[in-house]
Amino acid sequence: MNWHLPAADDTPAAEVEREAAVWRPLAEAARELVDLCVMSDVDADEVRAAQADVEAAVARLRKVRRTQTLGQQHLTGGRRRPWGNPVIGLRNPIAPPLQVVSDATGRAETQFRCGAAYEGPPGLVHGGVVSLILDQILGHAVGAAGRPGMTGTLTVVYRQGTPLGDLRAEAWIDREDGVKTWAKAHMVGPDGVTAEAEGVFILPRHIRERFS
Ligand SMILES: CC(C)(COP(=O)(O)OP(=O)(O)OC[C@H]1O[C@@H](n2cnc3c(N)ncnc32)[C@H](O)[C@@H]1OP(=O)(O)O)[C@@H](O)C(=O)NCCC(=O)NCCSC(=O)Cc1ccccc1
Repeated sequence: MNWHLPAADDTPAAEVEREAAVWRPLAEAARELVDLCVMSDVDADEVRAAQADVEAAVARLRKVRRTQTLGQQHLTGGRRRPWGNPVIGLRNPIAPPLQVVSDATGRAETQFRCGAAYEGPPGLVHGGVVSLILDQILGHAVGAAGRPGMTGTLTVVYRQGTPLGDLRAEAWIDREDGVKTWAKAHMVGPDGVTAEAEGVFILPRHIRERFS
């Protein structure tokens, strides 16, 4: 049984690209700002001057605030524009962001970089961030196979510390049983697999019932 959810967002592709071209550079600048908040070593006067600049930018953006989140507007029935997602969202400075490649067999893969803003133990990626990324790529695997769902149970085994820097993650479908889909994933650093995950994904009953 597969569920191919319709996309709720029918905005023309050219309009989507125009909006992306406006918002992507802001998020990229904000990502560098986040990195420099933890990595810059300028003197106190420079820090205070930068703070004033940031506050001026915040005052501009605050002029008009959305009434719905990006997910509420664009993801209610599909996954066309996950721009606010904290792992892949092009408008979200918290997101590294990951570019995930997936196929209908339920395989998903991504290469990405985790900088100093994601540090947990010295020089290593925070375990919660590792888990966040693995959960996300597991979601891509099940979604690509037509078995989208919410994570019901997520199990993560940390094999070795995940060093900050260039990383890779892969996910694949393991098995299906009725409404449940099990997928597995791992993260790979320069010294091999750093963490493994298994997730059980379930499309919530109220959505399943729309398809039955
Ligand atoms: C949807 C569900 C997990 C299950 O509700 P319902 O549909 O009403 O379940 P129902 O009672 O009809 O049972 C059906 C079958 O499932 C079984 N089963 C039930 N529960 C569990 C379980 N926990 N774990 C394992 N199995 C469970 C149950 O025994 C039964 O099995 P059976 O057929 O008898 O063999 C609900 O509890 C929920 O929404 N939880 C919050 C989820 C949430 O917030 N997740 C985090 C946000 S998602 C995210 O961030 C990741 C992401 C990122 C990007 C992209 C995509 C994803």
